Amino acid sequence: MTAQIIDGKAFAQQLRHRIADHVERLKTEHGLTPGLAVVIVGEDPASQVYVNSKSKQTKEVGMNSFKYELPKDTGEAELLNLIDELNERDDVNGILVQLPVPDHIDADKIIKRISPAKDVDCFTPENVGRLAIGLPGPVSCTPLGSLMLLRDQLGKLEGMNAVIIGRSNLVGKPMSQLLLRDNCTVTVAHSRTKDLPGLCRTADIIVAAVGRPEMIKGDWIKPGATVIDVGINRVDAPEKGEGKTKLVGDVEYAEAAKVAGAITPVPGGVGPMTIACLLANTITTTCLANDLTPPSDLTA
Ligand SMILES: Nc1nc(=O)c2c([nH]1)NC[C@@H]1CN(c3ccc(C(=O)N[C@@H](CCC(=O)O)C(=O)O)cc3)C=[N+]21
Repeated sequence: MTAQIIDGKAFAQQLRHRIADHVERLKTEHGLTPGLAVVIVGEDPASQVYVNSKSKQTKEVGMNSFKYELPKDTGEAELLNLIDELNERDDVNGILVQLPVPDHIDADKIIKRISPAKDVDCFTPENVGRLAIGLPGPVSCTPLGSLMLLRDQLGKLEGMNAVIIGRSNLVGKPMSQLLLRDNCTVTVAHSRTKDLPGLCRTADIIVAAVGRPEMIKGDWIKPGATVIDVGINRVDAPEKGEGKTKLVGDVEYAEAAKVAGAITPVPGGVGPMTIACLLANTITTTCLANDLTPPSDLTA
């Protein structure tokens, strides 16, 4: 048996088409053009690549994109002022400050300053709480994208055993909330978990979000299970030539693909969904700010 490969790149493209339709409707029926502001501090090349692709996709779906590239020595107060300004602007419906920020800036303080109504990452305490109790609002992008792929693959998730590996605020915790809401039996594993391989073998759904290259081994996977690999790790690839690198996930892909029912590849799996869901959240916040019901196909 060999696993079905879950094509996150293709799914994300379809999702962006639906988002473009919603943007068009907001424009023609309500005179609204959603706008997303992306702020990056410093010149980390990987961050720049992500931010550029976010801006490009924002424009492609017909939204306004506002990009702020600030020098790495930008002061915390200056960044807070920019956020205040963006919070006030009617043409900005979403604000994303690319993480990580330089060490002299307190990321928690920055996140807290973003208006929850424009917090398209779902990082603010208000929105984390709303997600936990099931109120409408933006939903953490990577977990939302992962959930969409799981529902598309499996239909109803009810009653399934889901093991999430990793308990971060960005992925593991919000993912557990979403899978609980879909009536899975959820276990969140972490670095102190006993017998992780044995626990994984009980899982119908595995979500790997630890940030360690190929840590989850093929023989930890129950035959037929669905595997969502959130990890994006850049590693050396001497087989491609001296000094070359490649991206791998948190799952030992080649071995896992022999036993799993379905698996997301890296790249081309969850990553593209994360960006598409950022755009989905911008539609959601635009609707909520204008007393419109957010489209049900763009949220959890
Ligand atoms: N405020 C904030 N929100 C974020 O959502 C956020 C952030 N900061 N900081 C950095 C991380 C990382 N992240 C990724 C999104 C898409 C891909 C993605 O599309 N990856 C491609 C591969 C891209 C490549 O080749 O490098 C893929 O998996 O196919 C990767 C990583 C969002 N992040």
